[in-house]
Amino acid sequence: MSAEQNRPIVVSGPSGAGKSTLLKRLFEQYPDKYGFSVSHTTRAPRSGEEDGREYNFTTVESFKKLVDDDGFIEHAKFGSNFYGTSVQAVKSVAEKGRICILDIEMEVRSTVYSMWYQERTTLTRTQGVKQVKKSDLNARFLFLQPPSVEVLEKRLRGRATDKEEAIKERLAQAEKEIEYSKQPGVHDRIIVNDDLEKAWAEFREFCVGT
Ligand SMILES: Nc1ncnc2c1ncn2[C@@H]1O[C@H](COP(=O)(O)OP(=O)(O)OP(=O)(O)O)[C@@H](O)[C@H]1O
Repeated sequence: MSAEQNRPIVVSGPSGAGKSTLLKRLFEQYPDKYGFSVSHTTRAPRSGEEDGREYNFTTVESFKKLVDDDGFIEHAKFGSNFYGTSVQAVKSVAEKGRICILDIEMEVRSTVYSMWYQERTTLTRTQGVKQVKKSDLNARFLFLQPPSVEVLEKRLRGRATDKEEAIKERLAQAEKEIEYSKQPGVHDRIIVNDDLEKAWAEFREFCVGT
């Protein structure tokens, strides 16, 4: 398959919408068909990590240059290190014969910096989708929507991975994201994740095409 046929798929949606759940199934059922891009980082490699495998390890100077050259789809700073997804890294996945899945979602990693990250998250997420659209990646866009903010809240609580403050932030963020998704032309498909099996059937159909 040529790179043109392996069009990347951008999966976005609020935290708790079910992206990981559906992507896990996709990767389990089609282990050789999909892939994630290798991110850039300015942090030092840890023992056993290989450049180009876990991360593309880079210097702050090169990282900043790539930012200036519009080479990143999204990037952020966590602690003192920069991280980013480059357009080239996404292309490399297609060149290796796989469809790159872009989960354009940033984890809120710290409650201490939550306000900052929340702002950062909003910025990078919106920019992320726009950056992909602006690039020559020819991606397809899928938005995973929770049935309602109330159901989302129940699921986030049921998942029991987030602190109260983080849940509140995620819900506020979710409302903004759902609003943004309503703009015409932003997404090729919106899937409401109400019944998981129904959502999976639609998700699979969008990704695999059958
Ligand atoms: N259709 C569904 N019905 C009920 N529960 C669901 C459904 N889909 C997902 N869940 C549950 O909702 C929770 C959130 O799902 P998941 O972790 O996949 O969301 P996410 O979008 O990947 O979130 P994040 O962006 O924070 O990683 C999980 O506990 C998951 O098992």
